[in-house]
Amino acid sequence: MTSTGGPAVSVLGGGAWGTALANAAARGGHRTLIWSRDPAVVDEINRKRSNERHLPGCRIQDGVMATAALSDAALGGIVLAVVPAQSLRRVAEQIQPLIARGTPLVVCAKGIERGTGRFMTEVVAEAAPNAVPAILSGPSFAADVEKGLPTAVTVAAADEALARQIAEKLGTPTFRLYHSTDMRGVEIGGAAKNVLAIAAGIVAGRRLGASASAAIAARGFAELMRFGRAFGANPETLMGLSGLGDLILSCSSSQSRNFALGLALGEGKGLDLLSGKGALAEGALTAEILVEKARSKGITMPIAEAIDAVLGGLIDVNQAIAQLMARPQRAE
Ligand SMILES: NC(=O)C1=CN([C@@H]2O[C@H](COP(=O)(O)OP(=O)(O)OC[C@H]3O[C@@H](n4cnc5c(N)ncnc54)[C@H](O)[C@@H]3O)[C@@H](O)[C@H]2O)C=CC1
Ligand SMILES: O=C(CO)COP(=O)(O)O
Repeated sequence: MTSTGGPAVSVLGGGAWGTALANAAARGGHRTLIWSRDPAVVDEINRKRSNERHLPGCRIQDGVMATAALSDAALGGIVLAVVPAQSLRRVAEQIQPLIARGTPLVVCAKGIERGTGRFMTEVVAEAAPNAVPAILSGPSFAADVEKGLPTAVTVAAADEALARQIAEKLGTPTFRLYHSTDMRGVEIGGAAKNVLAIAAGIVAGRRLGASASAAIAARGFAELMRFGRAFGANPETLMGLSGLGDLILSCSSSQSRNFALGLALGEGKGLDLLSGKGALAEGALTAEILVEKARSKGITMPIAEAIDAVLGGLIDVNQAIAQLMARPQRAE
């Protein structure tokens, strides 16, 4: 409990990642409250101690409760924002009048806001100025973290002491948090890797071979680095967990929803995959704005551009591959 009587940790969003993070926090001994807009999820977590729709098979820890009242979640000592990137502003606006000045609001979503081009911590700064923005990202499938399989991620805040405090609080023996002050680097790593994971999935779905998979990941990483540098990220951050680390994970496993989307496209499935209520593939929502931001800085991102063009229906997968292979020869 905090001095205000609120939970030690609040989680906004009762999806896969929110549920896994809430359970991890509770395993670390913290009373944790999940806020979900879906009353059925709140009820299932509180009564059945499960969240079958979002994280099948998980058992909700004793220290976790759920609520439909955002005002209760706003009392958390640390508040984690675990809704999709495009919903972050709406949720941040909702919590702004309820949250005490200075409360850390740690974004755990991976994306860039469409329309505005804002990075995740910029959205928080604009929409919830009472809160102190922070960002958590790195290689971490919700199902793995939930099973207690070990991984490491990075949490960044402008104030190093705060980043360290959050890392200490959320860390467990199987969920290791590094801390950083490079918010921009951490949020770019998470957003860009999702787009590149779609490309890696296409390569796998088209059965282009292991060599092509390695080449697309390496050239994708070069694009991520170029973009990050241009937007003020520290290259060392991008070579860490929330850049290279997450790219390796998401470009190599069909457990990644972004990779799985690419896989399906590579196997010849149509773009109607993108309509309807399928699994959340953040990269499909980030590709266009990522490319737009890159162009605004004069950066070329041929793989991300090809994914944007495929998702926009401008070219098909075969044309995208041909275009990438036909690019003028250049120095690495
Ligand atoms: N699932 C995973 O393994 C990981 C996911 N992430 C990131 O976490 C974010 C969330 O992903 P998941 O939890 O997997 O998605 P999910 O689809 O399982 O859950 C999203 C949740 O957000 C809620 N939501 C959506 N819009 C909302 C709104 N306007 N107001 C309130 N609630 C809203 C939904 O009801 C749902 O409960 C994404 O940005 C994703 O990239 C990051 C690391 C791992
Ligand atoms: O971000 C993730 C792992 O670090 C989850 O990846 P997907 O969103 O592609 O499933």
